[in-house]
Amino acid sequence: MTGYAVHTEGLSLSYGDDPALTGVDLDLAPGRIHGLLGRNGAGKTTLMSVLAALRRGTGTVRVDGQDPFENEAVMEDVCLIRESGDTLTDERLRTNLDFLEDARPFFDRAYAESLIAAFALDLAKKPQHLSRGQASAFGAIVGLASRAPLTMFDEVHLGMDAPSRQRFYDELLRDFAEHPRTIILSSHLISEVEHMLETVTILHEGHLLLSGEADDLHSQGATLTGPSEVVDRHASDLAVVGTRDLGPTRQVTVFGDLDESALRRAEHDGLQVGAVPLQDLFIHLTDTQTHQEAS
Ligand SMILES: Nc1ncnc2c1ncn2[C@@H]1O[C@H](COP(=O)(O)OP(=O)(O)OP(=O)(O)O)[C@@H](O)[C@H]1O
Repeated sequence: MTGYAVHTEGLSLSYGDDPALTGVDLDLAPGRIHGLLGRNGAGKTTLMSVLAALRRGTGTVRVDGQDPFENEAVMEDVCLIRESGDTLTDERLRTNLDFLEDARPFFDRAYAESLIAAFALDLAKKPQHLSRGQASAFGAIVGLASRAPLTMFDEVHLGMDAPSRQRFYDELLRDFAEHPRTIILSSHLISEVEHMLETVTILHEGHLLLSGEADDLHSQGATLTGPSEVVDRHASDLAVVGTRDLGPTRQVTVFGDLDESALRRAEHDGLQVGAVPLQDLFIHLTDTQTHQEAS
């Protein structure tokens, strides 16, 4: 099992008169970990709800080549875990696992129970009686152990403390390596998740801003660090999107179609050329877009 491909074409969805998604054309390859990023209200949850057939938009939606809406065969293989955990809140965890064993073809109960022990949860408790972080952890466990060919985690880590989040990320990578499937991960904690993401999709105000390989996105930005006057000389022809000074040392963040030879010349003159964190690129891209719309 390598997971399901996702394809949308002209996908739009409005809540009343308010558009949440507008003409989204998206292709996500099977068997990879995709990051879905966007500011508050960008449309991430709405998009994942459509892929999970919880909502229906207009346009084309294909999961594994099929329309997921009212399609039971696809729906049992698509798992969306939201912050709420998406579990039976008034049934004990043990009963939740019974239900999942019936409902999810690839569910691994032994794995779920080992994770429940690792997260120190009590099988006899009901999700509604768990703390916020424990309920999130149980949602994450359900998402992992379901091993659904399309698994979506929508801010599932909210509420989990830092060690629990780290455990979730480690477990996701470990289990994904053994059981490849399509994962869509939506998170505002970009610096925590960026090492896991193979592709990045950014939604902005319901529109697709970009979607592509994480490495390609990274190569669009760089930092130059060194003595102020040398940095300024090299940055003068580049699009500078941020500047930090520490005494005589300056660091600028440049972004755009970077000229490789210009970066090599900067290195030759003793400047350090570094990678830009995905979070900085994300802030720059969504800021630029907002300013372009305003002007
Ligand atoms: N049930 C709803 N009824 C009306 N409007 C909604 C509903 N759910 C979402 N919206 C609106 O649709 C837009 C997209 O919301 P959505 O929840 O998909 O964004 P998001 O990217 O997941 O945001 P966040 O990062 O804040 O969770 C927002 O403007 C939101 O106000």
